[in-house]
Amino acid sequence: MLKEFKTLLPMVKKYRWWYVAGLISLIITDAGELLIPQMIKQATNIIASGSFFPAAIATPVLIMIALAAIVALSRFGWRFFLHGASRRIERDLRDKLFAHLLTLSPSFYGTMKTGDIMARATNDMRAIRMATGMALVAFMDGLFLTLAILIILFTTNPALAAITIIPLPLITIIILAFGTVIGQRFKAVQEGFSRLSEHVQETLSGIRVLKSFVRESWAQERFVDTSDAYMQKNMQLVKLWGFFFPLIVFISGLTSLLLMRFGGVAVMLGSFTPGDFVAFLTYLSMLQWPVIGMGMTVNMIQRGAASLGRINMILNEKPDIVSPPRGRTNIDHTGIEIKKLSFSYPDSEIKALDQVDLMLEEGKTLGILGRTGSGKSTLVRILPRLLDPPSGTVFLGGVDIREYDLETLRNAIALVPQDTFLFSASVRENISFARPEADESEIMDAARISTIDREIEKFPKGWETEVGERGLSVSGGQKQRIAISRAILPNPPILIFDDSLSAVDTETEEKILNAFLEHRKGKSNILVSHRVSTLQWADYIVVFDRGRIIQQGSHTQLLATEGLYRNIYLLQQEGSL
Ligand SMILES: Nc1ncnc2c1ncn2[C@@H]1O[C@H](COP(=O)(O)OP(=O)(O)OP(=O)(O)O)[C@@H](O)[C@H]1O
Repeated sequence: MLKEFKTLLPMVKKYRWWYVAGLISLIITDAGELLIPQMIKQATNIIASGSFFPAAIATPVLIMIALAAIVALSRFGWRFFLHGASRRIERDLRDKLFAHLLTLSPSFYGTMKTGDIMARATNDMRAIRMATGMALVAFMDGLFLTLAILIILFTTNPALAAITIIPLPLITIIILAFGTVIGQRFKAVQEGFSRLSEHVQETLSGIRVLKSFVRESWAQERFVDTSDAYMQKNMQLVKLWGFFFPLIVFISGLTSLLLMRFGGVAVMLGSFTPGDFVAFLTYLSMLQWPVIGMGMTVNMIQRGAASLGRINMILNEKPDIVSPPRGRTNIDHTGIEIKKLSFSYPDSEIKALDQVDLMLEEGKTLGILGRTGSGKSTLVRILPRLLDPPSGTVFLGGVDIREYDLETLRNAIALVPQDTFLFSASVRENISFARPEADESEIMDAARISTIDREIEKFPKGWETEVGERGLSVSGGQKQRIAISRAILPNPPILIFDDSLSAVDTETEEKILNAFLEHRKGKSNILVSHRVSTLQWADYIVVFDRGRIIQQGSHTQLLATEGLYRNIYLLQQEGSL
């Protein structure tokens, strides 16, 4: 369990002085609290002596007030420093997690749900904060106060101390027995919360589909089930903790009972002063908190370990696509060559690509046509290594793409994916995303090429209009054209459109492609499409079927040959009549 905390060691080290200051303040608080019963003892003895007058107890009372003031100050101190340290550790861990998430390959996001990641980044972080802050307070309090009180009790009256603390070992046994189960139940609670987050995230992402199929009641039922399961898991924890906590209070209360019986007799016999009795009772009741605190420490450490385990699972995840050590940072030319490339997705027996051979000379435009599921997207995702090809199959500038520094490779290849995504930012920021330093005219040019400039000017706040999740709902075609502008702006050596004009009418498509190819003169492009109208502009076209290239040639050559390209062309011609 404790090995999970290894992740936090560097952070704890970083904030060690916060901990030192916090622990010193905590010890001052505890010491002040320990002295107060001594003053109560003096006051009680004065009162019990029978010669009571207010001035006689002025000294212990004034000292008590001073001690209370010191305790209040030092209590502020430990709260400030220890909570400060745990909040900082939480922030650092969250930053580390986020930075790590950015390094992970797309395949990781294919297996782990966004809602689950969100839950780990928020809810689990809270449990870790408790383990690095309050747990330490409870533990130190427990250790210091218990030891100090035991020493005071034994020096005051060893026999009575030995009798009254009899129930305490029982508490240790209970804490140890419950600790692990609490950890397990807490892990189940956190997992339940992950399910809940996944559910909300997925429902909100698919809200339009849900509404169009009028399936709100289905979503609600599923949510109620998940929410109920989460509540049940919480209740299992509540029941256990609810039983554990009062049991400890009850057992530690037995110490006072034993004092009443044996201490009471000692007072009657005169071997124990009333002041000693009251102080003893106060110390015994003070002992309750550290003992409970120890129990809480176990609980918080168990919860923290369970949550850290869930965070460590992500932190231990290695990106499966990484830059080679000392990867090449210069690309001699941007010709692409693919040799006998076969590719299957993990856990899939289907060959998404099967023995593909292909050439794209620098400065040319390649068109790719194929039925759905024929491997087009797989091929274009392989080029910037969003998927990893086997070595010796894909070359850029005569060098295996796996030998390039990943940043160099990805800077050279811009991909406009099928499912376009806009960030919650202004249109201007979205377009200049890859080159935030781009000037006004470059942004305008990029938007003009994809024919979106005039439409942007008509948006409520023009170029400053916010789009993306929280912003203006733009049409599918507008979204695609903003995404195209974003890829055009840095003018990379190779630009790939993966069916990026599918939501645009053929007339607009023609305008965009004319301006685009004019702008891209001397650079390489790949146009993936289901539409022959898009591909006719390419210098060379390949036709995919079930992962293989079944036809290739220029638009005119392919039209003159019997085959899929011509068939699709004829069908699309008919469709447009
Ligand atoms: N992440 C994935 N995991 C497993 N199999 C996948 C994954 N993505 C695609 N495939 C499979 O790989 C094959 C090729 O898919 P790909 O997306 O490359 O086709 P495509 O030609 O781009 O299709 P479309 O025109 O519909 O976009 C298909 O059989 C598909 O089911």
